[in-house]
Amino acid sequence: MAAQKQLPRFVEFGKKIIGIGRNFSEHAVELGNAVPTEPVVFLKPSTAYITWPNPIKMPDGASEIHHEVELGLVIGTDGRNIPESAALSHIGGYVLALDMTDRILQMKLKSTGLPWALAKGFDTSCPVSDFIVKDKIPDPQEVDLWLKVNGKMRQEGNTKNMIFSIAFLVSWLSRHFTLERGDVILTGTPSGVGPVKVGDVIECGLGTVAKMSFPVVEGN
Ligand SMILES: O=C(O)/C=C/C(=O)CC(=O)C(=O)O
Ligand SMILES: [Mg+2]
Repeated sequence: MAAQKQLPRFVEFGKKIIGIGRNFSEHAVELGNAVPTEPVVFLKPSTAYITWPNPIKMPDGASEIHHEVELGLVIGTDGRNIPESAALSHIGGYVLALDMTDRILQMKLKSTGLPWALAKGFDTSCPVSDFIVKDKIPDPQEVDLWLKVNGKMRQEGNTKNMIFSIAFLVSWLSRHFTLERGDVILTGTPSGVGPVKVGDVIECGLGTVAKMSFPVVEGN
């Protein structure tokens, strides 16, 4: 466990933020997409990270940003071509994460077949909790996800309903690029995503293991 305990400052040396999209079928369908047969992958820059008490800043010109609550995997040990059987041993711990998304911009980009980077990567688009040691989540495939806006429940799901399992995702991603200690993999959001506006407060959690809260403010 000593190696995992060196990770709490991973945000400062965090490397890639790897997003998995459409990993819950009800969410894929709510946005009018087919259920994927292979993982859908995007990257966010590390400048997207924020931690409490910093606010989520509405990007300039954005008309609709959406909340997406997700389980984040923190890679503890570098790996390339990781077999599925060894995948969980490369996870050093977890974070509760928000994959904030400029949905209107994403829809525009999608309609012309362009990548989602600008819609997913704005500053403050990846609020994360404190690092969660691995022991606190004995089965990452059995974790409740929930999210409220201004006290009203918007998203409720469980990681058991993922289309692609966590072990599969770590293994599959590592066949495409090296996973490095400090990388965070956002594993996808359950249904119920929706817009937030300036003045709203987002509260979310991983069952009772982790909870966080972020206000939404004007950008700059
Ligand atoms: O395909 C879309 O319209 C949108 C997909 C996402 O934003 C995917 C995710 O980030 C997710 O499922 O968590
Ligand atoms: Mg997402």
